[in-house]
Amino acid sequence: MTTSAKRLVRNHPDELLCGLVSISDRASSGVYADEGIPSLKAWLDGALRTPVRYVERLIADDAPAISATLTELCDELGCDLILTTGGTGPARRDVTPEATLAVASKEMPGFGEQMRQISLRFVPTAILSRQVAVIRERGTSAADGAALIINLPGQPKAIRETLEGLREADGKLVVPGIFAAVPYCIQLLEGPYVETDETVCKAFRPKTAIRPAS
Ligand SMILES: Nc1ncnc2c1ncn2[C@@H]1O[C@H](COP(=O)(O)OP(=O)(O)OP(=O)(O)O)[C@@H](O)[C@H]1O
Ligand SMILES: Nc1nc2c(c(=O)[nH]1)N[C@H]1C(S)=C(S)[C@@H](COP(=O)(O)O)O[C@H]1N2
Repeated sequence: MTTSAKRLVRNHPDELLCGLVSISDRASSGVYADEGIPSLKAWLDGALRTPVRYVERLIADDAPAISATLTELCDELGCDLILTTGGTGPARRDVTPEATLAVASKEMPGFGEQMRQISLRFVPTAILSRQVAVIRERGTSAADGAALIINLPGQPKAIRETLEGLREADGKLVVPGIFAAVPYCIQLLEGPYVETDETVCKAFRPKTAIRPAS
């Protein structure tokens, strides 16, 4: 596979290259200000203890544009993780899951299942979110790398809810958020070693996969 001229080069071996894609007809056309990308960044900045670089895209609910954006962020820029927000519901214009599956090498159904479990504790309409997660391989060999792509719902507050999970008033975690599984998934894809602030989100790894502190 030939490397794209746009390919990002890590400033540090542990730097996470993270695509953030807000999918909203109204935010992308200026009817309201986009809150999707600021919410994603605010949560990730508070949760990550290892370096991260963001690439941001604000686009309309248009399936070819969504697939093209995901392909660009994965194949051309080399993102390890791509989070989308919006367009997962049942409305006619909601096509994010279809556009994500169209670029998938492998489906990761556990993320969508867990997000709906979490979100049902917040809103009964969580059942209406068709969010999916997939892995997209950049090429045919492991050295080409891969991206984990996860759809989140469009409500800005749903971003923290699904990534972090549900807590009791005293802060005790009742339902773990999906981000707990993201660092190990990226590690299995031979991406960077991502570490989190355990008070925000404890990343789960089997003992054998934990890197000794240097
Ligand atoms: N990017 C965004 N910025 C701010 N608020 C948003 C954004 N996306 C969604 N919302 C809010 O969450 C609600 C549900 O999100 P959903 O993705 O279903 O949007 P929608 O109703 O299809 O409209 P649109 O795609 O034009 O944002 C929206 O009606 C809006 O109030
Ligand atoms: N955590 C959480 N999940 C949620 C919601 C929410 O407010 N919080 N809204 C639900 C609603 S009302 C819809 S229609 C679906 C799809 O939303 P989307 O089209 O904005 O992606 O997500 C659902 N999931």
